[in-house]
Amino acid sequence: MTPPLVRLVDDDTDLLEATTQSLRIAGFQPEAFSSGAAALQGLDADYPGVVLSDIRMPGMDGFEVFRRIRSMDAELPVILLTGHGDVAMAVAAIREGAWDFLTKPVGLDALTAALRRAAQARALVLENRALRADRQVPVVAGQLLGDSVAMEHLRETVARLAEAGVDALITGPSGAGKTLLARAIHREGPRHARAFVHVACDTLDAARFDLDFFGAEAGQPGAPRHARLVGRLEKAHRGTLFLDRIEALSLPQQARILHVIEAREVWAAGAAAARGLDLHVLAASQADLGAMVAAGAFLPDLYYRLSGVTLHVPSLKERRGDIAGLFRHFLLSACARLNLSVPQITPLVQARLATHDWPGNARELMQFAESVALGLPVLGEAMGEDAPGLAEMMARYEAGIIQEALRMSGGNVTAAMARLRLPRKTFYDKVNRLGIRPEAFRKREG
Ligand SMILES: Nc1ncnc2c1ncn2[C@@H]1O[C@H](COP(=O)(O)OP(=O)(O)OP(=O)(O)O)[C@@H](O)[C@H]1O
Repeated sequence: MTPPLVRLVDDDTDLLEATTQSLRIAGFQPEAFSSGAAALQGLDADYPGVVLSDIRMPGMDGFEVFRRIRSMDAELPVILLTGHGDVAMAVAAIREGAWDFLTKPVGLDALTAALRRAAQARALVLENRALRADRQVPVVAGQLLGDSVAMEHLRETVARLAEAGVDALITGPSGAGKTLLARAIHREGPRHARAFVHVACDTLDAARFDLDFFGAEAGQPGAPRHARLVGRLEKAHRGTLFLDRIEALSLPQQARILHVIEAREVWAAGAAAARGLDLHVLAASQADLGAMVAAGAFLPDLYYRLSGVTLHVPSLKERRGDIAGLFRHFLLSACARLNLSVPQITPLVQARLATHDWPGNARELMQFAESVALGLPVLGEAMGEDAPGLAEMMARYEAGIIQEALRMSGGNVTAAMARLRLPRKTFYDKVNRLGIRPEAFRKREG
């Protein structure tokens, strides 16, 4: 990915130089300007970056820089740097639409975190505009999106696991992204050019299990008369075998699979010699396999063989912070695929996003995004049978908005209060009542 552009504006040239260097090291492309007028030159509504400006400067101050940028492109993020005396001015700027403000001296972690969030938002705005202008722009496919701590951790693990080629078990509820995770592990590892064989264990035909997995020589029962029937294991040779919904295998089937995994050898039915198999085995389960082992429904040896490395994909309800971003991604993908222009997000859609628990997880969210793309009515959905009462809906909606503000400000309470235009006491009353912990939004930097 190209490093995000940051236009830096500060009349203190020493500070400007120091910040430029630090940002370059932190993976940004800084462009330094010692005055507002100079920074505005060449800046247009297509600028693929963000602006970081000091407030107090001779001539044009940061506030004015922000205003001029806003009149050119209200969606270009401007972050203001303030001294202690200028906080009131910065708060006023946020009310007028500035992206964020940071009080000097700013730690590098806080600065890069704020810039990264703003750059991501900017990229999304430009992607969205490009989609509207030219519906052919491809939307990133197959990527594990979401900036919750859980997703960040999973992305890091994918890279390590892909490299190591260790077998793993992926757990999590339906539609949470287990298959996507397995594909990502395959794609990022050395086997990416080989097959990824997806076996939906809940749809296997018990009677044809052996043929299906182990294949058959020509002329044998079940095999075509003149050709060998290639089993799935052989197809997965040197690639990845993904056993999806492994909890659906019967005990005898589990025993067969265990044997293959342990021996990494396959016996084509009737073949004289065993052939060595090179397989990376990944399995996914919605059920608690440990509990199934305890109940005698799952072979302990297979469980221990697979669960040495276990990755858990939490439900969307447990990572609500991912909902808005995933929804935007699904909406853009649906619009590109269906050749539709991107619709405005109505308050009703926002209410649904903020209040629904998404038991079908990412899959359900994707279907919802598709209906929004198609302009289907949302009201029925928002008021569906599972909808809570009005008071609860309002509380969840309120919580969703406060959480979004905290997420945008990286847990900076003052900035979140300014964005929401709430006095401190009201903000804290609400946060306490709704059980929100602002510190949970202060992300670790990596
Ligand atoms: N983090 C994510 N980023 C982008 N797309 C996602 C993400 N998580 C899930 N999806 C998409 O949501 C859909 C459902 O995900 P997936 O099929 O991986 O779920 P699953 O956990 O394997 O479900 P099941 O257990 O029902 O098979 C897929 O189209 C997938 O691409």
